[in-house]
Amino acid sequence: MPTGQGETTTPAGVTIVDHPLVEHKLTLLRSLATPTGDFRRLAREISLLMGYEVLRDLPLQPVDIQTPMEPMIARQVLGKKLCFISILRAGDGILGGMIDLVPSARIGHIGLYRDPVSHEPIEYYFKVPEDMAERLTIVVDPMLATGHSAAAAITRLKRAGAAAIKFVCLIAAPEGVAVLRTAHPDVPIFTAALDRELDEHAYIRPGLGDAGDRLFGTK
Ligand SMILES: O=P(O)(O)OC[C@H]1O[C@H](OP(=O)(O)OP(=O)(O)O)[C@H](O)[C@@H]1O
Ligand SMILES: O=c1cc[nH]c(=O)[nH]1
Ligand SMILES: [Mg+2]
Repeated sequence: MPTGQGETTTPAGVTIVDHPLVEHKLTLLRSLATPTGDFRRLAREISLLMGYEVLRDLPLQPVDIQTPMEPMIARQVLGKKLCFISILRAGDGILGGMIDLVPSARIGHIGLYRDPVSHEPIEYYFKVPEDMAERLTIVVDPMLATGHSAAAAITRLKRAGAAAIKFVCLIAAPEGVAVLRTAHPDVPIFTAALDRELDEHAYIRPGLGDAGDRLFGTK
């Protein structure tokens, strides 16, 4: 039985978040037997678990607080310095878990769909916060297949001023990793799995199928 694992060594710039809970939930997510409601819940739960790793180096600011015992200078995250960008539609499936972690983060959306023949991304929406240059930007999309959607989204974000960017997905294909790393070598990739390959329709194998359709029950 194939495991679906592609390369045995992790490419530079890629972090595979391989916590047992992430792998377990990803197994359920991949399964054809998992219905829409469970798929949506699992995607959100995995993104929350991944967020813990992705946000590990989040800067902390000192804050004066009073405990029941005495005053102290503690440290807290300044959420408004963080911006999550969801690549619509499927990005919204892993946005919720991230927002649960940092509710005060700013949020932007980039609408992209893959042309069914050329597989090239077509943009239909773009709305991000102002002052992107001042924010750590986390771009989320469950699938990194050819890598063209992620690369186009990040090019667009850089044009809007974003400088410190990370990309988070659930499943990446080696082809997508190579394209994104070549286009944007400064952008680290976080994924729950690096799968074997793309098929002739540019779908990830073994993958999980069409993430958007499974999240929203559109097929
Ligand atoms: O790496 P790529 O080859 O560009 O493919 C990945 C893209 O494909 C999917 O979106 P899709 O085009 O299906 O749009 P949807 O989210 O609206 O379903 C996925 O969510 C990515 O955005
Ligand atoms: O396998 C794939 C590839 C692109 N988009 C998806 O939703 N799934
Ligand atoms: Mg889709």
